[in-house]
Amino acid sequence: MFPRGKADGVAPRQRSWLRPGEHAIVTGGSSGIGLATAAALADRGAVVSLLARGSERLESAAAWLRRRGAVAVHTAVADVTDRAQVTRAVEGLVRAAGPCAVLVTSAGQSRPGRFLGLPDEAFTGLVEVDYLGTLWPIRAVVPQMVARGRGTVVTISSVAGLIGVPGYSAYGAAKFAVRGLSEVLRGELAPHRVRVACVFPPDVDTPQLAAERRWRPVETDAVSGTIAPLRPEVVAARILAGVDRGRPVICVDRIGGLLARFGGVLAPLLRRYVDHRVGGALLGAASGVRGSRRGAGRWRGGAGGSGRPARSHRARRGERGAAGGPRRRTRRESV
Ligand SMILES: NC(=O)C1=CN([C@@H]2O[C@H](COP(=O)(O)OP(=O)(O)OC[C@H]3O[C@@H](n4cnc5c(N)ncnc54)[C@H](OP(=O)(O)O)[C@@H]3O)[C@@H](O)[C@H]2O)C=CC1
Ligand SMILES: CCCCCCCCCCCCCCCC(=O)[C@@H](N)CO
Repeated sequence: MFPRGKADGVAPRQRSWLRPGEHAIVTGGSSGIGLATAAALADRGAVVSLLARGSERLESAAAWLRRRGAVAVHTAVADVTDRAQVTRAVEGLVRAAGPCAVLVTSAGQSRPGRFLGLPDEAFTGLVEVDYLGTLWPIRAVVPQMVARGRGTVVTISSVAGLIGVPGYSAYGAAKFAVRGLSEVLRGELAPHRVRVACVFPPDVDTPQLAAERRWRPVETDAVSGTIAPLRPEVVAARILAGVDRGRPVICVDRIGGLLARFGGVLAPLLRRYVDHRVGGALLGAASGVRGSRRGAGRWRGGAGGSGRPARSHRARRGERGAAGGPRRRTRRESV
């Protein structure tokens, strides 16, 4: 999708996107991937600004960065869903620390759940925080970046923004939007020498991951459980390495890399994989309660152990929509 090489729109390899003393703003910088990325930027001599809602977490994050040797750390309290607040906060940070050379938009939230179990507010809320909460900070810094002919914007999508992961209808759609915005902006801003990169992490061991566990349906775990959660420091190091290489798409693990490059071609295979994992998970959950053997035949398919139900079974499942396993689960929905 984004082949390497200059001719394909990948910027030349360079480290100079961040010079010591330059100003990097990190939304969601008080925790998780944002804080780890702020630390990595500070290690390279950047003046870092953290932006988030909670002032206490912001201050303790800033204190931690200072203790580990950051040259200068600024903080701003703002809700990224509020355009006016974000603009004011960014203006204040720029007055204090200079023009923004690097923006990392890591503020975000997730709310997994089955589509029918999710409240409407999950959909509107995640578009606000994950999509608009990415857009507003970008809108606040890009005019100055374009005017200066210099700047780097790093957005955080997710592997759930590359492929449809069951359980992430609200979250995944917002993360797909982040990816779409990033791809359009890359092309538009490249002539102004403003670089845009979008990051696609799998599960990362952060407070957000811990918080979403209580909502995650079994089938989401079954699909994403393939990949062990990464540490935020690892993600941060790979983000910087990706920007060093001028990558517009930054994957932090092998599977993400595979999906970003060949997701389109692999789509039929992926759907089979997803159906297999979802089927297995729902069956597991059902047999735990009912010990259903009939279900086993239906979801596991016939001989061959391909994990794919035989054609007649698939046809029957198709007829009945998401019947069988899924329907039996409704009363025990976790959302
Ligand atoms: N952890 C994971 O498994 C993965 C995470 N991601 C994405 O990475 C990004 C960072 O996630 P992660 O580090 O795990 O999350 P954390 O929960 O660790 O940190 C989230 C940060 O965002 C801030 N934040 C949340 N809502 C708002 C808001 N409305 N306005 C301003 N700041 C806000 C939080 O501070 P406060 O609450 O005080 O505002 C906090 O600083 C998110 O976009 C997430 O979707 C992508 C793939 C995997
Ligand atoms: C042939 C190739 C095999 C394909 C395997 C597919 C594996 C898909 C993994 C999906 C992981 C989704 C993680 C979302 C993380 C996230 O954003 C949330 N944790 C945020 O809180």
